[in-house]
Amino acid sequence: MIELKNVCYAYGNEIALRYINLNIQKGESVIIQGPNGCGKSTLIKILNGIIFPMEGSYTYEDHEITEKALKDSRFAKWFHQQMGYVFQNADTQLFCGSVEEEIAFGPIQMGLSEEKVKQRTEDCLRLFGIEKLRERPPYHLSGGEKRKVSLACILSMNPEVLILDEPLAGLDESTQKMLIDFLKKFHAAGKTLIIITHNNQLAKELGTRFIQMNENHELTI
Ligand SMILES: Nc1ncnc2c1ncn2[C@@H]1O[C@H](COP(=O)(O)OP(=O)(O)OP(=O)(O)O)[C@@H](O)[C@H]1O
Repeated sequence: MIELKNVCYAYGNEIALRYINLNIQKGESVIIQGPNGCGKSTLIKILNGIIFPMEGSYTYEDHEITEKALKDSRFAKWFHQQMGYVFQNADTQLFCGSVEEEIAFGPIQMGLSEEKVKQRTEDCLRLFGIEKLRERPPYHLSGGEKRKVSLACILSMNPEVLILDEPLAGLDESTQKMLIDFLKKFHAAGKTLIIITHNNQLAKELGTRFIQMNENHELTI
């Protein structure tokens, strides 16, 4: 499903990824771990088509993901619906006037009927217990509330692959438990999970495969 071949990336002179080779099959739950600055977030930005390999290639479902390929708006729309990415910093993801609009935005962009949009929005509000926040502007919410809203926004699009960067950060205990239960169900439904985490307990509970990166910006497993 996902294939990286000899992928390299650098920010100016700062090397972030060195010759990464990685295959991920549909339905895997992949945990990515490694020291600060080793390149985990960069790898995830490549998987999500935010940045592109400087050397090597990235293929998703037999389509090479390049800047040029994503200029085709139909292809880009399909790709971004397949791949749900929850940012570590929720502020970069929230831009609508109310929580309800924010969650409905993805399903509307997908061209779903008004009824389906409403249903998905309600399901996601309920899933995260944030019904009472529905009319609030997202930028006035607390950090944990913002995180719940940004997760709800991605899940409302029902992606095939869910990419999460430290998913439990900033969430209270009951929300963490709810999210772990949800992710287990998501995985049991045959979907693919890719998770960056330093949380070994979470890694153990959810991972079916463990990928380690080192300080030299390489994959070691
Ligand atoms: N925008 C940028 N400009 C310059 N260098 C960057 C930029 N973003 C990341 N880097 C550098 O690229 C390397 C990889 O960064 P990346 O954020 O991918 O690491 P990470 O493994 O996700 O780290 P962390 O665990 O601390 O979140 C680091 O050396 C970092 O300093």
